[in-house]
Amino acid sequence: MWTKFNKHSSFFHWHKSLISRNPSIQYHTASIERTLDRSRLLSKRVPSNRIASIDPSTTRHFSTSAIFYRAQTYSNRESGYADRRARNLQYPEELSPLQTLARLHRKEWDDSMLKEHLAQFQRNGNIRKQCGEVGIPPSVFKLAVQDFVKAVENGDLPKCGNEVLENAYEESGVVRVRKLLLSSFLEYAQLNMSKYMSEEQIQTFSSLRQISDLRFPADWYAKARQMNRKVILHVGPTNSGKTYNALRRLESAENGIYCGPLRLLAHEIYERMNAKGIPCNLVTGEERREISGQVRLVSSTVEMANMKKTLDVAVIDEIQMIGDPERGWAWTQALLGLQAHEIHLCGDPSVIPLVKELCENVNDELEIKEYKRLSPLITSNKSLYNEFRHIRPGDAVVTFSRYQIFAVKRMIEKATGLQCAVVYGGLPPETRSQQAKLFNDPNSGYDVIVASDAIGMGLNLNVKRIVFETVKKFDGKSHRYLTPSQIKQIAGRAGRFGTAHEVGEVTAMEDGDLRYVTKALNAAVTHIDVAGLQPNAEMVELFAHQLSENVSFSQLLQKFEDLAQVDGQYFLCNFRDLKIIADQIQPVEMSIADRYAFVTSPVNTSDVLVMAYLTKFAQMYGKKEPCHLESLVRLPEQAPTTPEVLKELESAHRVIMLYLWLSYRFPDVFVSVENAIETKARCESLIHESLQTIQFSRKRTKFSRSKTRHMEDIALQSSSDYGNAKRKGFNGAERRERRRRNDDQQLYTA
Ligand SMILES: Nc1ncnc2c1ncn2[C@@H]1O[C@H](COP(=O)(O)OP(=O)(O)OP(=O)(O)O)[C@@H](O)[C@H]1O
Repeated sequence: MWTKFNKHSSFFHWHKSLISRNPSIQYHTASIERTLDRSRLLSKRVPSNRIASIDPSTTRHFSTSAIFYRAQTYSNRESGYADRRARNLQYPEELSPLQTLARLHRKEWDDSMLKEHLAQFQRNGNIRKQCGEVGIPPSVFKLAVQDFVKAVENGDLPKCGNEVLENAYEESGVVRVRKLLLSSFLEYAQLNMSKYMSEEQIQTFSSLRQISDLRFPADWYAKARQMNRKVILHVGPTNSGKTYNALRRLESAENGIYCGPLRLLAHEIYERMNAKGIPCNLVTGEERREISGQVRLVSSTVEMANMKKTLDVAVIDEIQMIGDPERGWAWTQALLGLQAHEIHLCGDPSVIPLVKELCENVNDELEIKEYKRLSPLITSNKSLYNEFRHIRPGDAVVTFSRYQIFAVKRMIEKATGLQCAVVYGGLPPETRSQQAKLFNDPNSGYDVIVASDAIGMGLNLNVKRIVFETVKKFDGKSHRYLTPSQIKQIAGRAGRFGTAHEVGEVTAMEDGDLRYVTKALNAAVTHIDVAGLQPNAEMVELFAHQLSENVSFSQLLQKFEDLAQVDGQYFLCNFRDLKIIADQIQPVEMSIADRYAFVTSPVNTSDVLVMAYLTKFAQMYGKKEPCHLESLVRLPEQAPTTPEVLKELESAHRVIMLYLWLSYRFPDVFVSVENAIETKARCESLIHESLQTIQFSRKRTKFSRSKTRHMEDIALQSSSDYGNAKRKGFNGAERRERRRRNDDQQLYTA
């Protein structure tokens, strides 16, 4: 239905006709609710005097059009007309639009309403999910809800009889009715469980519930619980010296670990420590470097943190990522599980309440150290009036999507004659670091950097001024404004303490964007109140053994997700990518533990080439055939000259990284590590070279096309599941959404 809502179709007329056909109030309200939600309108209000002054016969049209224009304003700011109309439709404080609508449209309760509510309840995916969360699996839900509906209709359940529901509706509307139905249904299902399940099934169900019980993650780390740990939380804005102080403590420790969010950061700390004469090893998912002799420290990516060793000091960087929907579990694991006497957490103040709670729960002593920015950050009162000629040396221009980055680079170079380095999530971390070095070096000839939000983390840049070319980022569905915390993180990169530019400046290309940036920088902190969790391999294995049904691995993960119980401070991390990979490699025979290792491999599921190679690698693993990278990946002889071809080389780099990641888990199959390391270095050098010479053109060259086809062919043709992969993974909206996540995910790939 919502596909109709695009700029080519008239949402207003569509909605108007919908109303004129007199649809149900619930349906209408739910539609409006979704419109409101989509457009972040819930905080807007309709003036009561306006409502009062409107002829009741037109109120529906008024409300709908009000919402339409608001929705249009948000989804299409370019539309001045919509903007003007929207400005005239202000909402009062006392009544939310939904309440207003509900009251305006409230219909008399009758039997047809009861039927409609029950039918909606039965179909509602959220209700099914909520029931799954409290232990009623979807198969049982389906049966139980049918009986429940009959029982309500027959008046067998006095707690939610027609009269009770009518009263609830009169008092508080649809939401209250839904709540009442849900609580009655839960009670009904609990009491009648034996009707839908055999004794044995109930037994299995209970043990599945037990295995997927993630309510007490602190208990998973018994040794850490026996220690008297002290947690020191360093919080402050970017460039305030949090990490500097935590690392000073690590340097003086007898032994310790640094856990960072990116390979890039783990490398930086590894190099910094060794340069200072403090022996330090490196452990990331794809690489191990061991220093000979007595080694005191380890620098690692957070997922790879060693939970088994007793340590003096641990530093966990960017602790606010504990709330990351995909990777949050790794920070939770490190915080709860590290056996360190002293744990230093560095991050922004949004985590203070959550860390306090978590430490209280496990009886860890907590000290909070708050920091202030070391150098001033000034927000300019003038934009660049949309003219690239105002860009000057030391600027970092922030924009999103590779296409836009290269377009902006070209325009700046044309308008100013300055050369631009580029940084975006899709580039290998090593290349990002090289580009940063070029920009930092005053003699390199690269005076400006054009970057995505990938500059927000892990790079030391001598930026004088951050220029937002846009403050919106495509999230797969629409262009959404960056959150205040994203703006703060990016803007904070200007004026790094101890560099040539000690006073940072922030501006935007356009006035409107600059206003938004200014507001975002002054916005209050939004707290992160939940920490991510992910089951470990043993839990998944146990779960699989307990599950008598023959289900695919993605279905198994889905069941785990449905049944898992988490406590209020936690959430279960997203299984979405895990399920995509699981479907992709389902035909390959392997143990549950190995399969889980494959599905948790750090791949970007939106990258077609990487996914195809992952399938190929899984097949070779299934056959226990040695897998030689050199026979699968061939790089071009020359550096690509267009962004499109460069992108393919970036994918090739990700394939090599995946190979290396697998080589540490399955060394008997993924044997050509040396070759992979050498190919990786060559790939990086080609990418680097390509960035110096790249031409902005949308056409692909014949040569590179054939090279890429060669790589794709090897991986894809041999994959019997390719058709399936295409259907499941790389079509339409799904594909677009994954592409959207490309940049972000690369930023976080450890
Ligand atoms: N006391 C200090 N003496 C010398 N240099 C310092 C001091 N404190 C911080 N710095 C330097 O200032 C810069 C910013 O510090 P740091 O990276 O610790 O900040 P941060 O708050 O962790 O910021 P971010 O979140 O951006 O990493 C670094 O280059 C660091 O070396």
